[in-house]
Amino acid sequence: MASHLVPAPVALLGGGKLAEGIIQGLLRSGHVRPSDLRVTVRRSERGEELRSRYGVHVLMDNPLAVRGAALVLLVVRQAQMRELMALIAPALEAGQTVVSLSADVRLAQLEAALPSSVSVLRAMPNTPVRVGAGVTPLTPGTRVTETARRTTEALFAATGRPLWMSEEALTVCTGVSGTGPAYVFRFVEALAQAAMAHGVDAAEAAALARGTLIGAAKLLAEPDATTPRLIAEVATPGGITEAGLKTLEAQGLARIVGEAVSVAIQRTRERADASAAAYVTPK
Ligand SMILES: NC(=O)C1=CN([C@@H]2O[C@H](COP(=O)(O)OP(=O)(O)OC[C@H]3O[C@@H](n4cnc5c(N)ncnc54)[C@H](OP(=O)(O)O)[C@@H]3O)[C@@H](O)[C@H]2O)C=CC1
Ligand SMILES: O=C(O)[C@@H]1CCC=N1
Repeated sequence: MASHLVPAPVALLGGGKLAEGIIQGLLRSGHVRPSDLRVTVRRSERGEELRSRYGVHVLMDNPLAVRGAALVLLVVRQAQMRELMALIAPALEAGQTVVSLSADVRLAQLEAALPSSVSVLRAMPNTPVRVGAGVTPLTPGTRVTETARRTTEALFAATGRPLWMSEEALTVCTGVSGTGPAYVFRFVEALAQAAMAHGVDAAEAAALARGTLIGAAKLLAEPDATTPRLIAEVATPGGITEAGLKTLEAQGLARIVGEAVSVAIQRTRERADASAAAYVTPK
């Protein structure tokens, strides 16, 4: 076990869906032991679920959870972030690292709400972190130490691929890779619905669509895979796939995907603006 790669203990504040995925990804990586992880919840039944599934430390006390933590991850929703930061701010020790996974609270608000002696970063993982295949854009705050960078990168390297970028680029990624798994799963549903429309029964349609996505993803994961080559392997010139692809393009596939991504980015910005406005202290 190479536990030196990821710092310990890691405190995940907010044991919801994303936090559970990260716990699963970290444990399957072999770089983290259950005893290295502290998770906070606000409902004891949820705590019992996480404890029995993963053997992690579960707490209901956020300030206690951050004490001595090598890395603190904020994994609550936007509406809960301000209260959570106010709770932990007095408990944070100089030199600690806090990484916000919130899609819609900006660094400016995070740094204003947390002590200046801690390193603050943002991360935007996606759900494949659960199987070690996440892509996670990372953005450092204005007062981040080299150690904080390294430990944050190590954590997200254990669950897939970390990528450093600007905060503006991270916002764009929220609408591309953060949301992206849902778009892909919706495409699988549409493929199954199309099969059913042609008389395939529901179970077979689901198996065909799902199997096609999983198989295609494995081809894409091969070294040196490129999408033009993979498409050319399927589409015989003048043949059947080509006819289907032409229809996808004629019906505006690229435009539809582009619009979904633009709307998601816009929604991210609007929510971040609303959050920033709520953080302004009245004079
Ligand atoms: N899901 C995703 O794919 C992604 C999510 N994100 C971001 O991650 C964050 C969490 O999202 P997600 O996991 O989907 O949401 P969830 O609602 O599943 O998780 C949030 C969890 O935090 C718990 N919680 C709230 N307040 C506290 C508190 N004070 N102390 C301890 N626990 C608390 C909630 O408890 P309760 O169960 O009682 O409500 C809930 O379980 C969001 O900010 C989102 O923007 C970012 C990238 C991808
Ligand atoms: O849908 C959401 O708001 C979050 C952010 C990216 C993925 N899930």
